[in-house]
Amino acid sequence: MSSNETPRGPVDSSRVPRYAGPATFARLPRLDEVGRTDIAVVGVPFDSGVSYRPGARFGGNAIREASRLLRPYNPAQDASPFALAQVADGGDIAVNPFNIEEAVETVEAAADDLLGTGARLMTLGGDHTIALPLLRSVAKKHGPVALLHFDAHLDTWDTYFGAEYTHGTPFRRAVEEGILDTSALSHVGIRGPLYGRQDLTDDEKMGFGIVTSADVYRRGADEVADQLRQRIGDRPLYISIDIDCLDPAHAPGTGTPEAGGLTSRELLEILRGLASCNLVSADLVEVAPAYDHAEITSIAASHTAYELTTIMSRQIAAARKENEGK
Ligand SMILES: N=C(N)NCCCC(=O)O
Ligand SMILES: [Zn+2]
Ligand SMILES: [Zn+2]
Repeated sequence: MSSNETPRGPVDSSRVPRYAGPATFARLPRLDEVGRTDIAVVGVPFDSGVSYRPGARFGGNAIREASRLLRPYNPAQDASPFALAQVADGGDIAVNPFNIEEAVETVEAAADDLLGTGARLMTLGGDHTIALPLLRSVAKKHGPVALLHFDAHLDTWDTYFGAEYTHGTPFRRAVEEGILDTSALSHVGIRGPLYGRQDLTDDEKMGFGIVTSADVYRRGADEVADQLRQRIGDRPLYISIDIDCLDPAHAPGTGTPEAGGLTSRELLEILRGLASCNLVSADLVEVAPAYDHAEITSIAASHTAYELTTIMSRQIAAARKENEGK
């Protein structure tokens, strides 16, 4: 979008009832309807990397359905994200469900194409395996990025059944590949049983800091966000959100649920506290609608993606304004 073009926003829900028509994220136009976009919301229907319950391949479409109720103004960030920048639904990346290596390559190539147009990505999973190719692509563009990872799980394990590319291993691979800025790596929401104490030692050696779910409860969202912001500074930031960072009461529809998690309010508030960070792209993974009830999980996910796209669109608008002033 050039500076004098008005973004094409969502379908007007006062004219077309929100439950009518095919679902795109937040009822936004499809990418092929707008030509190019500042932020592409893209689905990755892939869940062949899971260690327990399958079903996250259906996550993206469940989030799109639940996002019909999102409205154009975000009071928590005092912004109308879809007016500040063009946001469009880029549809799904078609990946091979029978070949994880090939799927990982396909996601990386599709992300390269989208990032190459100048767009930022808001990816809807899919299982957590897809974070690796997305990070590879982002690092090609920005160099090693800061990573903020919301999850019950570390996802820095080595292999499962000898497989290197799984939903429990993306961030170890990313550190090995040198695509993360190891001075700014954080997990938030960690809890639950591990295989052994060594999991934590390995994770720390890779450079990760941990904010447990109990830390968030004790210290509060604002203090946690302040600490994270300081660690991230002005580095290019990638946020990866596994919906199982939330308590199963807030997100039952997921494949490896763990008790004692964040509330959706805590997650949204931490994200809002990071609005000044340089968020270059994000993913939201592990929504498995077959285990959901009354769209609890996909509604939480749709609001989470809304906060993330709001952060990105505010930054795009601010950068555009600064350029115009030059
Ligand atoms: N990324 C998610 N959701 N889970 C990883 C859990 C891996 C395990 O079963 O040990
Ligand atoms: Zn997880
Ligand atoms: Zn995960």
